[in-house]
Amino acid sequence: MIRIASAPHVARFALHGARIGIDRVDDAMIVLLAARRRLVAAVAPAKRALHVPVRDIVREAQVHERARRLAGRLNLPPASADHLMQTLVGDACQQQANEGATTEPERAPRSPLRLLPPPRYWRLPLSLVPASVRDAIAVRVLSRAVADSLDADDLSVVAHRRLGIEVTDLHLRWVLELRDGRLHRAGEPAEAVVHGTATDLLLLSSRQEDADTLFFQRRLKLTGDVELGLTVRNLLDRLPWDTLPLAVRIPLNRIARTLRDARAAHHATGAAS
Ligand SMILES: O=C(O)C(=O)C[C@]1(C(=O)O)C=C[C@@H](O)C=C1
Repeated sequence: MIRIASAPHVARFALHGARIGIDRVDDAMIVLLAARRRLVAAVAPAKRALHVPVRDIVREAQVHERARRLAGRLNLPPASADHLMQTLVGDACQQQANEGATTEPERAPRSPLRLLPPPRYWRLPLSLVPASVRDAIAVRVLSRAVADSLDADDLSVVAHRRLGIEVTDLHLRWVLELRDGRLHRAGEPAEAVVHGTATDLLLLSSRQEDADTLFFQRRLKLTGDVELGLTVRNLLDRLPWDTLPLAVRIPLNRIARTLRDARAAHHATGAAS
């Protein structure tokens, strides 16, 4: 009788005690998160100086692997360790994106690049170029980049699928289809569309930003068939930049970098591009 009567009492006591302990552990985790964020704050400027993208997939794989190994030694479910690390790495990426946004304008006001018109001002001159010429050039350049960089096996997954590219600030949109290992202009509608500004698409093509980061920061968006979109995203990430000829790589790199710096300068002067 006594035991039954006292059980809820004991359970309440145990629950209360455990919750005090959980609160302490949670406090410690927040303190550790603050420490992790301070280290991430040191990583961001180093990466900017080295011109390497925010996201480093290889490093992330190592971070997950270490966490999984430690979880295994402590008899924790590997999925729980994975979830925790995903949250922490996601937070670190967001932090670096925010820091980039707040520190860039501080450096930018003195840049003469603010005088360079943002891409949206090129809309008018571009609209004067006949659409057939614009399209032929775009398809040729993209086809060359894709064919030079990816092999037939890689490309077979998107063969005969209609993929759209929309350059949002230039109001340009192409729908492309891969046939016989080459891109061709396809009739609308696209099954999946990648949307981004001229600057972000060029940063992606010149590998100064990786697809993952751009999608994560919502600077690139995918609409339409999700599965096809994810396949395209994976292909974009695997585009081996070093197989492109130097004659393409160097100017592409310079243009993308100039546009990125000009955008930072425009943001600093309040004229976003
Ligand atoms: O090590 C880095 O480069 C970081 O930016 C930190 C971190 C992480 O949170 O561990 C975040 C993003 C990168 O993709 C890789 C790792």
